[in-house]
Amino acid sequence: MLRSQRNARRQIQVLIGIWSLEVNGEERPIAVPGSWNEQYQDLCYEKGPFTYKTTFYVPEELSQKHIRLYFAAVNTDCDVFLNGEKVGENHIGYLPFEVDVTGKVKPGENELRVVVENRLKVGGFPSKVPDSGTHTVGFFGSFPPANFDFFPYGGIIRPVLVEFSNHARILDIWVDTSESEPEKKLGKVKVKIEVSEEAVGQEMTIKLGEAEKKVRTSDRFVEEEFILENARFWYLEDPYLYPLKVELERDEYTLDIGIRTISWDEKKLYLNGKPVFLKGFGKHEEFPVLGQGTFYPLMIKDFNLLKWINANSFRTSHYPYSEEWLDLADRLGILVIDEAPHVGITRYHYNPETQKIAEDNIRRMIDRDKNHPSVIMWSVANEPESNHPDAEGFFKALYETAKEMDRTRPVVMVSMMDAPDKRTRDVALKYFDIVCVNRYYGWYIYQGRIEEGLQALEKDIEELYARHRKPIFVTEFGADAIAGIHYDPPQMFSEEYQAELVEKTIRLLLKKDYIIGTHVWAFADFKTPQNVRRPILNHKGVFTRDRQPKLVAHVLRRLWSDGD
Ligand SMILES: O=C(O)[C@H]1O[C@@H](Oc2ccc([N+](=O)[O-])cc2)[C@H](O)[C@@H](O)[C@@H]1O
Repeated sequence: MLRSQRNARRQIQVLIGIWSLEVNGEERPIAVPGSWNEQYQDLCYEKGPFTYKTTFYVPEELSQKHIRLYFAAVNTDCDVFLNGEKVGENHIGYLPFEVDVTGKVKPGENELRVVVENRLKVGGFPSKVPDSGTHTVGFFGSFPPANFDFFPYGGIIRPVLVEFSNHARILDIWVDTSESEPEKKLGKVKVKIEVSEEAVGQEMTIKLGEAEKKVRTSDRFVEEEFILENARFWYLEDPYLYPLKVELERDEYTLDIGIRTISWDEKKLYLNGKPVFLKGFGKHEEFPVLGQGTFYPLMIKDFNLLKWINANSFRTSHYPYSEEWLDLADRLGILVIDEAPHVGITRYHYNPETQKIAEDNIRRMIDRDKNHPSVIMWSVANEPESNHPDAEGFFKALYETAKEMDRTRPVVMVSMMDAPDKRTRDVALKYFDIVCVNRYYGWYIYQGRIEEGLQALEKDIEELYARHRKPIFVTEFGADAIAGIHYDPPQMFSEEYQAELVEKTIRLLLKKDYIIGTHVWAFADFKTPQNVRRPILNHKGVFTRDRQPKLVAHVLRRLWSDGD
């Protein structure tokens, strides 16, 4: 599926603004995109179902077009009604879905209603803490009982679009540059295009930069390859994008693509054949009042801060972010580890039905993000209960699902397991291309003892490498610091403690030649469910929730300025 695009052949209406929300039979205004939890205090902990309502207007000449509704994301379960008729439903947050409403849209006024429910589910998504507890002990007893460490926001969190195109149209585009040869500046760009039945037999033009190919479609798929001598590759220092434009007789679609290769061996990750070390963060897409609503100024600010601090990457923990994050990463030269909305997976997920849902989520994430040069890795889950015997088959299947979709990028699972204590032995990590682990030495264990924590970390990491013989990516480590709290000698929760722990951990890990990256948890403070560990926010941010630097931000900026 291609996302809706405004161009010379396609029109879109963007249904953002003030909708109405029906709560217990009463209507109130509600902003879309956004989460209801922060717009109304009395809805902070409500799960719905609530009915969102808006109207849109369609001129006569557009009403006969191919028309689809594109929901960039709704959290979480929803039913979609157009003029009173149910036209679609969706059951996972953070991923787009389309509803084909061709022939169902009236000239003039149309009413769109979306019934949204955001219920935590044991063994489902979003994951609820099981009554018997969970592998992530920290979440037991939290309110709301989310089996993860961020606030479970509900609502239409991303834009809703109505797209009008011709019936003979482009349905999907796949771009593969993995066989390019960067050292020879030889770009090999394979392009596969899917068109609708109505477009079969039409002439198609494919333009890549200055190059152009004309073909006649003989079935629904077209495959072509562009060979570019002296190609300008997509590098972090020069994230060059080529416009790829596909034209049919009465449809067109443009993608900005980057020519680059990703590879890996036993010790390193390579971008265009050169080793790359990942410096950056796990983060969240959330903000005061907005909840998890798409908010463009925040994206610009965050990219500006990533550049300021000399980071080169981030992980979309713990769900795919709004698509514009990836557009910006492509354009600005920031690498992205794209994570499925699979956080808080427990033994209650390990059954065929849930596995099928998870596989589908992974397919949908890869389908959405496959053409972004910035995306260099797929993460199938964060901190699942992967020391449980049933995790093995479940995650092996998720790995294979991702690989069937995309052989060009490494596929990983982020584990909190496989530490020296045998009870944490991970049964699934062995299937993945790169060993990704979250480690909190000097925080949850060895509290207040940075040096002892570092020794334990070193032993842990050496054992991990000896067992797996694969590159290791430390995807999380860090400490809470409440902005403005200072203490000498450094105490937990002071800015000094966070700065010292983060700096010493990075310096230690830099000495191991099989470590491919260190991502600090987290980019900025963020809101969590209520529990004794969290004074309203998780305070592990390097920046405050409103994006001001803590002491550690200045330390990282210097540490990361060496260009490696
Ligand atoms: O805790 C954190 O700050 C972060 O760490 C990770 O979750 C943990 C929770 C509890 C424990 N523990 O009790 O040992 C270890 C890890 C998560 O990936 C992340 O979402 C969370 O915000």
